[in-house]
Amino acid sequence: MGQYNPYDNVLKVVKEAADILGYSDSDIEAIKYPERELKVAIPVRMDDGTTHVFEGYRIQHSTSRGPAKGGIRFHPAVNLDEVKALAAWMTFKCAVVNIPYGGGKGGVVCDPNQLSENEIRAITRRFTAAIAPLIGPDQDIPAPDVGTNAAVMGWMMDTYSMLKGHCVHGVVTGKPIELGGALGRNEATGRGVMFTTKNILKKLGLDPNGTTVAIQGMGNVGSITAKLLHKEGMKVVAVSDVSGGIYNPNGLNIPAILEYLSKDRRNLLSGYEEEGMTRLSNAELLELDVKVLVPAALENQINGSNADNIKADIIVEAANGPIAAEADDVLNAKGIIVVPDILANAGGVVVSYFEWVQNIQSVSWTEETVNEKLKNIMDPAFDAVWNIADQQHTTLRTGAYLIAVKRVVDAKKARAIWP
Ligand SMILES: NC(=O)C1=CN([C@@H]2O[C@H](COP(=O)(O)OP(=O)(O)OC[C@H]3O[C@@H](n4cnc5c(N)ncnc54)[C@H](O)[C@@H]3O)[C@@H](O)[C@H]2O)C=CC1
Ligand SMILES: O=C(O)CCC(=O)C(=O)O
Repeated sequence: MGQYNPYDNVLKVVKEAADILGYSDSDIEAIKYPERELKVAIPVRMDDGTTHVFEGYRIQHSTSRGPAKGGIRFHPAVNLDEVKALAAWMTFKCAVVNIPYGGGKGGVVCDPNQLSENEIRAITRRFTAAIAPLIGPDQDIPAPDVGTNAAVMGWMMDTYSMLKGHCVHGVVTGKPIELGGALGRNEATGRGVMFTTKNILKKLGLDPNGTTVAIQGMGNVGSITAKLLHKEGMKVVAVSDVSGGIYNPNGLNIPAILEYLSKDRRNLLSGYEEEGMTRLSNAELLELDVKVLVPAALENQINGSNADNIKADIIVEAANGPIAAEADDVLNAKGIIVVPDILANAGGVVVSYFEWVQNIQSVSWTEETVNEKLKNIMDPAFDAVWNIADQQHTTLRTGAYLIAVKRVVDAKKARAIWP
């Protein structure tokens, strides 16, 4: 087992799809290289009076199909290869759901759980100023990812607007509603995961009612997924966060868990109790015997060391890159169906697109309209991936990349990017 490099994982999957599509190495050469990689130093005066310099990145993998689009991650493990991979996944995610964007991603090496709100705001402002030459509504539009949220997007929008001398709503998405944020964006990724889960269950002739689910990660994506799957009648038996997991074979009390976590941003599951539950590690959660496993935390959670122990029948990738390429073949051989990240978690960027469209036109849609439009993109995208995978006898991941890589290469060819 070599050292995990998420960007190599992306290239491997792209190559597999390109081979099936009959592309030469030359056709996909340009896709292998991010268009722009910016590394910045972010000096911040901390609450205790000392100065700390944080490291940040913004990477634009592709702008062939439109402006770069993708989140900003605040996490201690952020690094160049991770941000490159996350940016590339955005390119293929936007392509598979056919919204007019390329892919980008950014991150700052920091641990928001160890920082005060003042320190997080200071990092955000300085980082935004440092990447300002690259971003803008027509160039590159950040959004929330791990460790960031609507408040951080509001500070980014304010900093960028101050630099421009006027209010620029469309520079980021996932903003507070008062600043032009879209109704439904906060729930959009989890809602897309819910639509996708229902779609795969339907294809397999399974009834969601009572179907067991385990969810790793209880942040924005994991918690909304838990809420919506629970609402759909599924039995969420295990959830986890960075502090570990909890398990109840009769189904956890999801509304009570969500209420507990929402009371304070620093609340963790390690402080939560309910009757009938037991504690388990993140590694144990992944290996539970459930129908559906939803990894909704970080990359590389299922890899060569644990793939053979996975017992779920279906994995819906709510996180980006939770399954390393080396694990895909093992899961496939075991007959485990994987709904890939670039499809399953695309709901967030789809509603970000809706937010940007509303900002540009200075209009606002109801939450009902947003949710309906989201479904109208997610369901056909799922069917398209399912159908191509069926026709080509591939996994759903390869199917998704067959659609996405073709769209990106077609755009490059139409622009004559190869002179
Ligand atoms: N926020 C969004 O709209 C989108 C997020 N994603 C992806 O979904 C995943 C989760 O993102 P968010 O929910 O936004 O982040 P978040 O910061 O809101 O939540 C992350 C969750 O993962 C947990 N976690 C962190 N390290 C962990 C570890 N080592 N083991 C287990 N759990 C751990 C945290 O405790 C937290 O519960 C990421 O892969 C992200 O890239 C994908 C599409 C859109
Ligand atoms: O909403 C967006 O623009 C991007 C969200 C994101 O970072 C992702 O889909 O991984």
